[in-house]
Amino acid sequence: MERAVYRTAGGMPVTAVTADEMREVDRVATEEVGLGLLQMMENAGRNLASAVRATGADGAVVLAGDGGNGGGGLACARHLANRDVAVEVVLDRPPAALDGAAARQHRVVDAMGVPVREGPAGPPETDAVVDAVIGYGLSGAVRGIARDLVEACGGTDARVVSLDVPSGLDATTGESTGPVVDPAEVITLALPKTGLRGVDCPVTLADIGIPRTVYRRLDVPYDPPFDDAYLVPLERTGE
Ligand SMILES: NC(=O)C1=CN([C@@H]2O[C@H](COP(=O)(O)OP(=O)(O)OC[C@H]3O[C@@H](n4cnc5c(N)ncnc54)[C@H](O)[C@@H]3O)[C@@H](O)[C@H]2O)[C@@H](O)CC1
Ligand SMILES: [K+]
Repeated sequence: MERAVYRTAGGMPVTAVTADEMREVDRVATEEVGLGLLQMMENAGRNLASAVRATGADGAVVLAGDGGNGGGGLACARHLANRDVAVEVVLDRPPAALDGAAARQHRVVDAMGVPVREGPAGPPETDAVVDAVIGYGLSGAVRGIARDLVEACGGTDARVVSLDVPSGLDATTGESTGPVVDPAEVITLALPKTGLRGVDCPVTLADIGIPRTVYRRLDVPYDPPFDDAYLVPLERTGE
């Protein structure tokens, strides 16, 4: 199977992976190689914040869920606030209901005084919206307050930047059975997801520090595409 559907500006092919393959990459990285989830999430949040700042935004609203995607969004909120971007976080649940890494990230932004509230939100009035509601962990049509957050992205004039995949999009198939975010840019982590194939906006690859041995162990073709950068724009190859 010809797997690469992307290449870098320098012409290097970049393999696209399904949600299950990316889950395996995460599992091997953490369980076999010893990379911490919070380490990867820190890189995700930092690089996402860097992409948001590159748009010149003075203000940002981060829409976040409770999984790894939301945790990356909350880490991004911290990096933005550290650089005096006016940040607000809107969650798909009460802050006290967050769990795991997302709860850990929330504790820090809360201590910093970053405003955090539960949605639903109207269309955010700000410069940039970070869509970190759901990533490759989507199951079925987006429900509940997460659905309100996804729909709010459709009514805003702000530049919407999605983390990993647009929330509501199946990361493997690119299909959606409910509302889906239509972003201005996707910052996808480690490798592009096969479901991004039909997404009609620029896709940028962010380095989260996964070493080559992880891909080798899984037989995923991989040449490190980052060189001196942590964010690399991808071009579609047209298969
Ligand atoms: N190594 C990596 O690849 C890393 C991945 N990270 C991020 O973590 C994501 C994967 O994390 P998870 O596996 O926790 O999954 P996600 O964060 O993608 O999704 C899980 C969350 O979505 C909610 N959800 C799922 N389907 C829903 C629906 N239909 N309606 C409403 N809510 C729904 C779940 O309740 C849960 O809160 C990736 O997409 C990526 O963005 C980062 O945290 C950094 C590390
Ligand atoms: K997302």
